Amino acid sequence: MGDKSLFLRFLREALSQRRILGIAVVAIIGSTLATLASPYLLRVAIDHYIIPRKLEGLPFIATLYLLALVAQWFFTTLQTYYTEMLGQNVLKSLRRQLYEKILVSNLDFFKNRSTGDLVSRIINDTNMVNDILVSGLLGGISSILSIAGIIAAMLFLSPRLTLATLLSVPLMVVVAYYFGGRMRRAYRETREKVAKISSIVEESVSGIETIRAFGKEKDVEKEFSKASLETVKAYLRVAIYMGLFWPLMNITSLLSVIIVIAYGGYLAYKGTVSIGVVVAFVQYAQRFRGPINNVVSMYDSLQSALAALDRIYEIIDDENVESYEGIEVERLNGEIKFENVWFEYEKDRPVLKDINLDIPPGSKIALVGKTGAGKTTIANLIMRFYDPTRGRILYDGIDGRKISRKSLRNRIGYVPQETYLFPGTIMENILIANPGASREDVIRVCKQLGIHEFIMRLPKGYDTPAGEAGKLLSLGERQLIAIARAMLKDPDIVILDEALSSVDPKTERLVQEAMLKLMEGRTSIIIAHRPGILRYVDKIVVIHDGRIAMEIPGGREINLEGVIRGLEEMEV
Ligand SMILES: Nc1ncnc2c1ncn2[C@@H]1O[C@H](COP(=O)(O)OP(=O)(O)OP(=O)(O)O)[C@@H](O)[C@H]1O
Repeated sequence: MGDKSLFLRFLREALSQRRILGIAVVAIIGSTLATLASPYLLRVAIDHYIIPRKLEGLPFIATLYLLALVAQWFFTTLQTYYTEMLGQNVLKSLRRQLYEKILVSNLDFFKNRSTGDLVSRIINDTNMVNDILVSGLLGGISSILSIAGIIAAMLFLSPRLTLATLLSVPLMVVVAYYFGGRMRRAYRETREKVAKISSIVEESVSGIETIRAFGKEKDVEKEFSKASLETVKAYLRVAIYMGLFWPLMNITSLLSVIIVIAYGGYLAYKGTVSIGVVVAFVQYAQRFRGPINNVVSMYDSLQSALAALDRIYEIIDDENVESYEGIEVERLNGEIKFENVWFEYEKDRPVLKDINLDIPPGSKIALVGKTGAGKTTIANLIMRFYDPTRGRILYDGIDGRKISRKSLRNRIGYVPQETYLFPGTIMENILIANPGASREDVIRVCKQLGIHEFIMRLPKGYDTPAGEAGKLLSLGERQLIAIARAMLKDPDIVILDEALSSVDPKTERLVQEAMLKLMEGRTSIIIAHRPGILRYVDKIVVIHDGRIAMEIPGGREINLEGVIRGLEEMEV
């Protein structure tokens, strides 16, 4: 998107907060006028009352001066508060849109995006937009108004002296642009360096086992020290530019005061301007500094804010979303039929090739095949995480594409290989499957599955925190939680992905028994990695290189490895 259309789109969003924006603008105008008033009042006090010795008017002028100060304080507070409110509202709305997008996006959306990148867009980019496009822009408007107001007031008092005073403004702009720009860039660099440190820490904590196993402690330490040192250097650069920048801005601003005193003094001596005007000019000249710096820095940061906005809209506009439209199914008989199903994750690289598979209601099939054969992909298609590239999948005779994804998934119990446990207790982790269920329901289901005793042996039983339990529980034990989750849904179809890595024999038995309980009376698709479960299925479907290589009646254990080896040899 071009910068202009990007900005206009953002402006439309910001303008929807009309009331808040209105108050902020009124506050900006009020504070600008109040700031302009005090030097003018000083001029009136000197020229009309102090020099002509009309002291009786002074209390009145002093009161007006005080009122101007109070108004300045009031409007500035109002401006700060409402600018922040506007900014926070815009921020909230952008963050909501981004987060909602993540929740409704399909799996293609996540394929090329890292968690860090998404987090950074939701946190940092939105913050940048708030700082620069909302606070910065309103601050910029306020500064432009101030500059225009000061020039108008000075022109009104003395056009000649105004021109002389403005002589130092170009110098101020150069200082603000050159040193201010460097200072801001150095600041940006500190933020990047700090982010680098935090990412190193994050990665080393998540990968601590790998680091230990490969004896990489020294290397990550070195990387950390390097990032740490670079952060120090970046901060020192900020200190240097800050040390140079503000004093230089002060000096250029004082330069205009010197011009006012010299030239204004001369004009006053000649009687062209009054003493009060010279004093007012001294004050006005000093008020240029802040606004000029603001406007210059605004221009400077706009580019990075627009880049942040671009990154935000890129996510909001991503078209890889899941639609939840379609027929709402209350219950399914559980018949699943694959008709000439082809599927590819990436164009022209089919992962499933012409799959035809009949799964009658209540039947149990096992999918077997070597790693990468396409078993999980079949499960993904049944869950409608993806739709077939060609062909169709029918549920009770209805094309899956016509059924609402949400209602379909509601009827499917999915037990993945690796169970994700959310922060919260074991109880809460099981309850997410069915928020309408009670504690008693969960306990009943766990008893049915034969895992109640196992949960009761955990430190706090059902109330053991999952964060703790996540580490405490083995892969197989976590799968038990997933089976309970699926069972609580009382689904019509279950998809079970057996844990790949070795599970201790006792847990394996528990898992298998729980799986069999969950499968009872339900259409079941098991991605089997061990022969044990094959005794309990009606049909074994061997997948090889994205195709159904053979279908074998179930009810017996077969030598899985032998079958796969046989297929490979046939290929050769
Ligand atoms: N999101 C994806 N994007 C691109 N290719 C993918 C994606 N997911 C899987 N694949 C590829 O699709 C093929 C089938 O993968 P799938 O996960 O279905 O195999 P699998 O039989 O379940 O293997 P495993 O037993 O190891 O889980 C593999 O070649 C895999 O690399």
